[in-house]
Amino acid sequence: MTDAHLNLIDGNWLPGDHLTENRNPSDLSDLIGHYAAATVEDVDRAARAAQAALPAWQARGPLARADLLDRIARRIDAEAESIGHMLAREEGKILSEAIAEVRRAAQIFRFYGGEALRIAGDAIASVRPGVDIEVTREPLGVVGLITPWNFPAAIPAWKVAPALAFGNAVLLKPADLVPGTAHLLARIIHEQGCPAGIFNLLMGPGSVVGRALVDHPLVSAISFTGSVATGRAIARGAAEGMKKLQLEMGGKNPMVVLDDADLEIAVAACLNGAFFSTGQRCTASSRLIVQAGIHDAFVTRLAEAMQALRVGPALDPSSQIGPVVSPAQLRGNLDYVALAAAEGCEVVGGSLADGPTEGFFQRPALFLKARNTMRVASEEIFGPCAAVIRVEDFDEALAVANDSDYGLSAGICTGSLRHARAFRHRVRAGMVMVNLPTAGVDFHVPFGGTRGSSHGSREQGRQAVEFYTTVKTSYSFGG
Ligand SMILES: NC(=O)C1=CN([C@@H]2O[C@H](COP(=O)(O)OP(=O)(O)OC[C@H]3O[C@@H](n4cnc5c(N)ncnc54)[C@H](OP(=O)(O)O)[C@@H]3O)[C@@H](O)[C@H]2O)C=CC1
Ligand SMILES: O=C(O)CCC(=O)C(=O)O
Repeated sequence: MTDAHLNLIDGNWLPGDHLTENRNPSDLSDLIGHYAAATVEDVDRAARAAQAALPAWQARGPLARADLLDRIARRIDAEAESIGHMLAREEGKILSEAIAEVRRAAQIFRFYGGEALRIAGDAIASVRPGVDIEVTREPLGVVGLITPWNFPAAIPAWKVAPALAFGNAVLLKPADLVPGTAHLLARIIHEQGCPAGIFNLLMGPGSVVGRALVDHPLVSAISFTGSVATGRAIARGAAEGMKKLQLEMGGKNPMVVLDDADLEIAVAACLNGAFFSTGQRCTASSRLIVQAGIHDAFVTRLAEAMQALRVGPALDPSSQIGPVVSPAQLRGNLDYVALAAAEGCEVVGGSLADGPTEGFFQRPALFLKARNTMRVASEEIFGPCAAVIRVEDFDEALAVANDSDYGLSAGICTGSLRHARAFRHRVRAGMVMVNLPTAGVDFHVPFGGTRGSSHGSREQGRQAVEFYTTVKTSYSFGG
């Protein structure tokens, strides 16, 4: 097959055992390419190559790693339009968002290039005379990175960049729905001089390739983003192998709108947070918790703005909402729309939308008159759907916001400093937004949540060093 895109193992492009088709969810007649699925033996070959390459890589020191990450960042920036085109084509994110995501990936590599030079330790006085103590950070070794389909550039970047910055070797398994963007990033990382074996791309199904990463004895840590069910399965496997583990999973993120909110700001924040990127963000505002006094005006304005959103192909510059990523995800979304009506909600939108091409187009949906106990208000849908829950006051809003199995992002729209402050302190979430959408985070600060949303130490920002290094305590006696 002439257009086969291969796995990168020990610096060589290798074919795996079969090819999978990558198709455009905006236009099913558009075959993007064929991508090689790695085998369990490929994972083993990559893990051994990674382990063998580590000593030379670590001996090169932080400046070489910083320079490499900086070159990668510059190349990603230079190719942002074409990589963004691939991302929009395979994932369905509209082109402007896709290019912005690729630029964010470049910023992440640049940021961790700087962090490579800032790895710090501690010198601590010993309780014993004549003894010195140093606490230093060391790489983990070979790390397995398993990424989802909804951020095909940014999430691989925010795992790969700190892993390399802090001296590890990487086995990256991207989601099977979006191998194209990962393949372009892998080519850049390889061409910019990452040593053979230090960065390996292993495409293919999670049930085979992802699982083999988790099971491999040379892999010392796993960082995963995806569903709770897969996260739990990985946690069991990682515990068996005593691996360090970081899981970023779902959300059912509350956005509270109080009576004293600026209506324009609240509608804009909820429109963005709930529906942009087709709602396929773990930080999406999927529960809109609205105080009684502003409820009707807010719902009217938000429904108008939602219905005016143009749903269409990701590469059409007039589209504001791209397609759903896959038929399985679309079926799930439509089932939740039907469930919302069955649970007693008044449903606005949510039906299939016509497009100029055959794709997975769905109108965004509001589930009005929802209660927090309904399944549509408590289960992650991961589509362009938001439940609206009416509450009487701030205390009820906070209680509803906190009544969830998840705790990733939480927002409040209010003009009251007192309520904003109380919410920031009392909401149970890893990220809090005041008068901002719950989704759309900065690239240089920690990302993650509490309860069912996250497990292990934080991703992104300076805190990523916690996961990608281990601590060594050295005692020395000078006599
Ligand atoms: N928190 C988030 O950001 C995300 C949450 N989700 C949630 O998950 C739902 C389903 O999406 P889906 O893509 O199936 O998510 P998964 O959790 O199945 O996939 C995430 C990643 O894990 C891999 N994987 C799957 N099974 C295993 C396994 N047994 N061992 C190791 N790795 C594995 C996948 O590979 P492969 O692609 O080959 O299956 C993919 O790379 C969505 O509807 C949404 O609710 C989805 C994506 C992101
Ligand atoms: O909201 C964002 O910017 C990031 C969201 C995210 O990482 C996710 O949905 O997986």
